Amino acid sequence: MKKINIVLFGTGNVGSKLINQILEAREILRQKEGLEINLPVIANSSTAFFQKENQQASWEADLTNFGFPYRLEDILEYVHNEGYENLIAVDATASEQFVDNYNELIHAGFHIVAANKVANTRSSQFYARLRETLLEHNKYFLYETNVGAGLPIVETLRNFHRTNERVTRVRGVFSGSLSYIFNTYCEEEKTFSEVLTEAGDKGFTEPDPRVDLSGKDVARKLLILGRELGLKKEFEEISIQDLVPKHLNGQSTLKNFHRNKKDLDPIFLKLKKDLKQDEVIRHVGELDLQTGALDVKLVKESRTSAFGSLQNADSSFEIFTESYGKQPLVIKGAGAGAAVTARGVLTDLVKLAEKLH
Ligand SMILES: NC(=O)c1ccc[n+]([C@@H]2O[C@H](COP(=O)([O-])OP(=O)(O)OC[C@H]3O[C@@H](n4cnc5c(N)ncnc54)[C@H](OP(=O)(O)O)[C@@H]3O)[C@@H](O)[C@H]2O)c1
Ligand SMILES: N[C@@H](CCO)C(=O)O
Repeated sequence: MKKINIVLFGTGNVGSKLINQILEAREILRQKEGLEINLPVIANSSTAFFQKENQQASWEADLTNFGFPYRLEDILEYVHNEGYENLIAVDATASEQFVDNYNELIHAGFHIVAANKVANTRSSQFYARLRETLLEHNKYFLYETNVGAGLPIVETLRNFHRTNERVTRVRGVFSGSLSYIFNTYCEEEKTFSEVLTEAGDKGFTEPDPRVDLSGKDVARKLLILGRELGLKKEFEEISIQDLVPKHLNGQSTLKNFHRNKKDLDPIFLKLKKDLKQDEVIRHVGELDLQTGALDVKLVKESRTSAFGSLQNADSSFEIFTESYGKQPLVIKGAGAGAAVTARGVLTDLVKLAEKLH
């Protein structure tokens, strides 16, 4: 039986679903894949819980009652002393800083699976250096959920690139959060701030919803796909329509944003009132591989168009390539949500395990 040992960083929406999916799938994975998934350490930003004999259904209470403040070194020392092999660090945080630990984790023998998009959207220099370090240490880095949550977008584009299929353009509703927000706002008689709160409660938005509204999350996804296709671009080169008014932006606290998010209501009400009867608002990203332009913006779409008819938190990606010609390959489905994202992370874990001895 092959065994992988996972240290999970982040026990929020995605991380907690992942733990439960691993516990539920454990027996099936043993029987069908000959794979034993061990999860000896789970950690949030302040607390870690070590469980030599695997996590139990009571993991949440265990983390609260028996977890303790930790430093990364404590975890590295523990897994080293226990002699765990096939170590995988899962980054289910949204942290800008946590990514600084990747280097140390790789040196300590970890492969990495990330839902967090930050590592792939820092400078080109960081991006290249991370890949060099992985190569030097013979370690893998999987991040399918960086784009489209559980949808197979990254792998599809990587396969095109590897096989010399020329991708000319990718256009889509990249954000599951903003899809839910605009699909709901255009259909229902609710204020924009009410819909935004609802999206957060359902686990669709980023922990700080301004990361979605500012266009940053979609811009990150465009950059990740562009780089996957060999495009040399920096985040600062992306053209982004920012939907957050200046007084509520990242310079002020998240608390201040939530306290004043009603200020968004008149802005979006005007946009809604300006629509023709058959129109809806959609948030789209576009990556033009011929010009190298990356663009994030709001558009008006006819209700019956491919993007206009999207529902819930669905994303839709149109991938134009040489062989597909004028009819793009379309990948569509839930683009956000803890369950689909955690399943995508679990899929990355199983794929990574296949590569290990
Ligand atoms: N939700 C989705 O639909 C979706 C889809 C695709 C990708 N993602 C990505 O998945 C990631 C997690 O999203 P989420 O919705 O699960 O966020 P979340 O509910 O806010 O959970 C984030 C978790 O990360 C922990 N954390 C923060 N900084 C940390 C650090 N330095 N070290 C260890 N743990 C840390 C937090 O701990 P505290 O509670 O102690 O702060 C919390 O447990 C994000 O990067 C997001 O972009 C999400
Ligand atoms: N905020 C993200 C969640 C998935 O990364 C989205 O809207 O797609």
